[in-house]
Parts: sequence; C-alpha cells; structure tokens
Amino acid sequence: MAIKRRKISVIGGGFTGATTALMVAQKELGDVVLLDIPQMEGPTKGKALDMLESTPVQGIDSAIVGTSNYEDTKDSDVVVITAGIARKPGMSRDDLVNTNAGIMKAVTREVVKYSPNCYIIVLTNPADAMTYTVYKESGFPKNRVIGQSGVLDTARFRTFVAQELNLSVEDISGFVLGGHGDDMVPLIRYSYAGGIPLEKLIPQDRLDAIVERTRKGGGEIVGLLGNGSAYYAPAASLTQMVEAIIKDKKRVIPTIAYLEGEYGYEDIYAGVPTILGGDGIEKVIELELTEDEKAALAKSIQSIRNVMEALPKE
Ligand SMILES: NC(=O)C1=CN([C@@H]2O[C@H](COP(=O)(O)OP(=O)(O)OC[C@H]3O[C@@H](n4cnc5c(N)ncnc54)[C@H](O)[C@@H]3O)[C@@H](O)[C@H]2O)C=CC1
Ligand SMILES: O=C([O-])CC(=O)C(=O)O
Repeated sequence: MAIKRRKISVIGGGFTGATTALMVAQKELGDVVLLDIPQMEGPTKGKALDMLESTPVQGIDSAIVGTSNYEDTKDSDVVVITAGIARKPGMSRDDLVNTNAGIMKAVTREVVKYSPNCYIIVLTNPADAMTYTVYKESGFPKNRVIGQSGVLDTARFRTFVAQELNLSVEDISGFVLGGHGDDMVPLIRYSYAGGIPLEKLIPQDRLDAIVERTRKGGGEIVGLLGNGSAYYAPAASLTQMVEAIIKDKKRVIPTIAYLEGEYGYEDIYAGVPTILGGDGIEKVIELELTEDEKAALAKSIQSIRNVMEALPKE
C-alpha cells in the first residue's frame, strides 16, 4: 500500500489556529485542515488558500485547506483544538471557562466522530480545565488527550534567562509545573544553562524576577496587544508537540497530563514533565520536590480545582 501523508486538523482558525496551521505545514509534518464555524468559512478558506499559495515559494509539499465541515477532518492523526474565546486586558484565563467549556464539548463530539483514533492537543483556556473537559467528552484514553501550557511557559522562562545571561536560547533548559495560571511553578532547581545549574549563574533576586515575569507572561502580552492574547509562541509550542507525536520523538516535554496518583494528585489534568511520542503521553515523569516546591504545586493545583468547580455540571 502506498505511504500516505499524515493529516493534522486545527480546530479554530483564529490567531493561534491559523499560525499553528502555517507552522505545522512549514515543518512538512503532514497535510493541514483548518476548521472554524460556518460564519467564518470565507475567512478560514481565505487564510488557508493564502498559506497554500506560500508553499511553492517556501518549497513545502503540504496541502492546507480551510473549511467549516468536519467531514474534511476525517481520519486526522492529530487534532489541535484552539477554538473558543481569548481574554482581553483585565480578564483572567479563568473568566473564559463557561463559554469555552461549551465549545470544547461541541467540538470534541465532532472530532471524535470523524477521527476516532486521533491524538488531541488542547490549547483553549483555561487550558487545564478545558483539557479535562475534552478528555471526559471524548472517552479517549488519557494518553491521547494532551494539553498545552508547559512548552510555552518554559519557552518564556528560557527567553528571559537567555536575555539575562546573553546566551543562546538553545542552551537554556527549564521546567514549569502546575496549572497554566499566575501561580504556575517554574522549577529553578531543574533549570540549566549548558548543563550548569541556573542558581550558580544568576543571583537569587534576578531569578525571582524571571520566575515572576514567566508566571505573568501571558498577561504581559495581553496588555501589549490590547485585543487578544499571544499566538506566535503558543503556535510554535503546539507545533513542537505535533512534531513529537508525528515523528515519535519521545521528547521530554512539560504537558498538561491526566494525573492518577502522580505527585499525589488524582483525577485532574495539570502541567507535569512527560514523555511525548508516537503514542501521545507515554509517561508522566515524577520529580522529587522540596517541601516548598510541593507547597507551590499544591497551591497551583488548588487553582485548577477552583476553576473546575465552575465547570457547568452535567
Ligand atoms: N494554553 C495556552 O498556552 C494558550 C491558550 N490560548 C487560548 O486559545 C484560545 C484561542 O486563542 P486565539 O486563537 O488567540 O483566539 P481567536 O479569537 O483569534 O480564535 C478563536 C477562533 O475559534 C473560533 N471558534 C469559536 N467557536 C468555535 C467552534 N465551536 N468551532 C470552531 N471554531 C470556533 C472563532 O471563530 C475564532 O476564529 C483562547 O481560549 C486562548 O485563551 C491562547 C494562547 C496560549
Ligand atoms: O494569556 C492568555 O490568555 C493566553 C495564554 O494562555 C498565554 O499566552 O499564556
């Protein structure tokens, strides 16, 4: 049988969705379907066609189509969900919970109907609670429903550390645990520049400032943009996750994963280091934490639980 290209569908053709579609195609990870609601069909088709017309210039052999019809997503290998509303200045991610939970359920039903074997990556905020919603609605095993926050939060942390030390971003590694909110837990003890612990290179007060800026990184962009939230770095983060699955790379990546006892938590999706490969989340990695780190994680997990309390009841 002929070898077929992979198929990646992106649900929600707004800022993050469209940018993700382009980045996924630019890496030739497969053919891309960009889907939005029927009222947005024209702009979605227009964006996809515009992207497609860039492929000869860039030497990319990926098809990109825009649609509002889920039939076009049939048999996707990976589906990325970015559908929903984004926050504006003065709002928290948690203010989006009710609207976006309804959208997650409706979208998930269609995704599962046409691609029962796919891997789903959820971006929509509040991301931890929305990933849980998609997991429950899909009936998929936990390894096939994955949320995005840690790649982005770690990327922000790495950016600020690289600026501080005037070093290549490539040589900076970091770890962020917990929920995708202002009390996420950047783990300095597990963060390095070229293998050297950051604590040996950056004074504590500067590290504290970098941690604080990372925690509020989403809000910093929301404040600057004025009418929406970040999309270039989120799209790059989603693309790395799609690539890890499509190429079975077995990357050690922080993702929003379902916890069943890991770190002492049950029946919750939260950000933890994971191995992401051809079978989705192949493992949750458990790190030893100090008492202070455990307390910070507990606070962050409680924030996720508070948002989940607000989820519309069945
Ligand atoms: N987890 C993370 O790290 C990040 C999460 N986000 C979240 O991602 C979401 C999307 O952000 P943006 O793309 O900037 O927003 P956007 O407003 O530019 O795009 C959202 C798109 O979803 C579409 N949509 C709404 N309901 C839909 C449905 N039922 N089916 C299909 N499409 C639907 C809208 O028409 C719109 O085009 C927001 O909730 C935002 O907060 C954004 C960045 C990072
Ligand atoms: O801040 C937001 O609302 C979007 C987001 O999650 C991020 O950029 O981290």
